[in-house]
Amino acid sequence: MSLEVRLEGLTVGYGAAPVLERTDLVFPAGSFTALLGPSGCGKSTVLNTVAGFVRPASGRVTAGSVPVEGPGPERGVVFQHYALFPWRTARGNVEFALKRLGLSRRERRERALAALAEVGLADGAHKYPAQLSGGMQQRVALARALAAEPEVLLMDEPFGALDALTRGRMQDLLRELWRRSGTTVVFVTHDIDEALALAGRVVVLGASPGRVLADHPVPPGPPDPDLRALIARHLTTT
Ligand SMILES: Nc1ncnc2c1ncn2[C@@H]1O[C@H](COP(=O)(O)OP(=O)(O)OP(=O)(O)O)[C@@H](O)[C@H]1O
Repeated sequence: MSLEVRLEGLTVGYGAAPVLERTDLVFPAGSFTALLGPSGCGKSTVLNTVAGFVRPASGRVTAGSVPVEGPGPERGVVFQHYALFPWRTARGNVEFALKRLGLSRRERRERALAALAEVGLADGAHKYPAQLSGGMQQRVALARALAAEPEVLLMDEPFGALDALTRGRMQDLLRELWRRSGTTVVFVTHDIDEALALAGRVVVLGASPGRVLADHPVPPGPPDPDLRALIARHLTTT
């Protein structure tokens, strides 16, 4: 299940100058989009506004034509820092995130175990975060987001803190999970190669104020060096 996400005339700021100004963007239901851009251009702001953590100054965000007015379980979020409770096991962390869904204790447990199995952590369900590697902790964070069966998955540099090998494995896992679930994914990254490996579309944002500079479909198959060079050029001219 998936929802279309639509940003219309979105202006967002934290102080005097807007970070995003009159930005329009549509993430079609079931699409996988990477957001690239220089540091500070507003990538996280786009994500946090869709998540409902940040209120726009003007314009609107809809998820499946329903206006976003705050966080909701149909929009899952995964950050770079996993933010797991150290005193709860992997299963406990996932179960806790399901509390607001009004499920029974048994349903929460079953869903948490199923989500942990989906990310390859069935054996680690009883472990505490301190007993898990960075990659495993990020799997728990992914399971926590997936267990609520979100229709939109918002990911803010989720693999940025992982070593190259673990990162590659997590990218493969995410692609596979996306293929199976068909969730709408918006993925913020600094890394062109990660964007091209994962997404079906790359949107480049420019800074001051943030706006869409380029919007490229990514053809399936091995990464296209010409497209890579073109996107790299957009990034250096921002
Ligand atoms: N909570 C906040 N309060 C004040 N200013 C903020 C807040 N969050 C972000 N900003 C500012 O808004 C601008 C955009 O930040 P944002 O985090 O969206 O950019 P980004 O493209 O995700 O950056 P990075 O790639 O470095 O993570 C920056 O100038 C940042 O300092």
